[in-house]
Amino acid sequence: MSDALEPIRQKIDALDHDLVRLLNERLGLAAEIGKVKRSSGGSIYASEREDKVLRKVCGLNEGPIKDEALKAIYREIMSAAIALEKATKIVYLGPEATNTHAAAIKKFGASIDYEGMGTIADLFTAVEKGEADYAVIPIENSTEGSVREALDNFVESDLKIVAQIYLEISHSLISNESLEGITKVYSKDQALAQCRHWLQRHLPHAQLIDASSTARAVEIAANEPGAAAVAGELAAQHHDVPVIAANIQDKSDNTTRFFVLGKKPAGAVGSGRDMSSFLISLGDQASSHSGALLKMLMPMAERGINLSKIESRPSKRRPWDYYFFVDVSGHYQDANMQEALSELSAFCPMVKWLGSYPVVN
Ligand SMILES: C=C(O[C@@H]1C=C(C(=O)O)C=C[C@H]1O)C(=O)O
Repeated sequence: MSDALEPIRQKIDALDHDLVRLLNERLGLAAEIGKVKRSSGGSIYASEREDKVLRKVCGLNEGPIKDEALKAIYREIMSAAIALEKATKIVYLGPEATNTHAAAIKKFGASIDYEGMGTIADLFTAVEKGEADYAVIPIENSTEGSVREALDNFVESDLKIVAQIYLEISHSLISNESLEGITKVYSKDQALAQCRHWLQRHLPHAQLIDASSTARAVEIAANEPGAAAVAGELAAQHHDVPVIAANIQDKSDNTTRFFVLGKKPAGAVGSGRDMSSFLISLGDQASSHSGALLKMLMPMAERGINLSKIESRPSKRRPWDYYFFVDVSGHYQDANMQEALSELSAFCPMVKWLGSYPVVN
């Protein structure tokens, strides 16, 4: 058998030789790009460029490699490129092995430095102060809705959303006990809510206890007799606690959307592949003028800018005064977007651009 394998393996060896040389040639060019960016103050991570690179290589692909595999390989190539351009630090909502950590790794790969932090406010502060280059924050979940703390932090901050990440969330029941021995289940409130029916059916008498994160819940479950945690498999592996039941979430299409925040805005991809987020306040008009909310949406709608999300949050300045968070199609620099924004600014006391970023990862 080895006789038959040998000549084929020799060809593979020769290709690996070329691949390593080509990869290093590519990384050398990234290092040159890094120099230019560092001297001009440009952003090291460029989500719009990565989007174009991934689409280009998938376009070139004639198989047999699947696009998903090619993208995973390129994720790591670009991760190494970023690290070579500048030692890059990403902060995420910690502790280690949370879903936000998993989302950060999915986007930035293995060559980057990561650090978990306790609150979403801490993440904003770390990037604002230059202690980290980018932050990854959870923004909304397909079953539980928006993460309010994330929205509220945008009011005071000048950070820009530079990319978004979608991660399918699958929860496991994690414990050193068997199912019969579990009397308490720890997790983050949103995760407990996402598994409500499963927990009612299989652990009707267990006490459900809120923890600061899913990973923290696993840490507690690792040490407390009778305790279990609801968390992702990354956390189970990280703390070396067995998975008792996998995929216990009530809906199988449970997805969380995350934002990547940085100091400098992302450029445009073009070809209808950009999205933008804004924070808009109507001031007193919201309660005193009929149709004020409709008026707020018209400048964009009239120009074919598609609204994909609108969310209101109390301004905390006066009762019944709101901020509106909107997600729309297109980039901030697009001509029709600029027109819509100047029309909006004429009657809205606040129209704040939160960032523009590629549609999907
Ligand atoms: C090399 C660059 O920097 C980073 C690495 C990229 C790559 O390896 O292709 C693409 C975008 C940036 O995140 C670049 O901006 O072109």
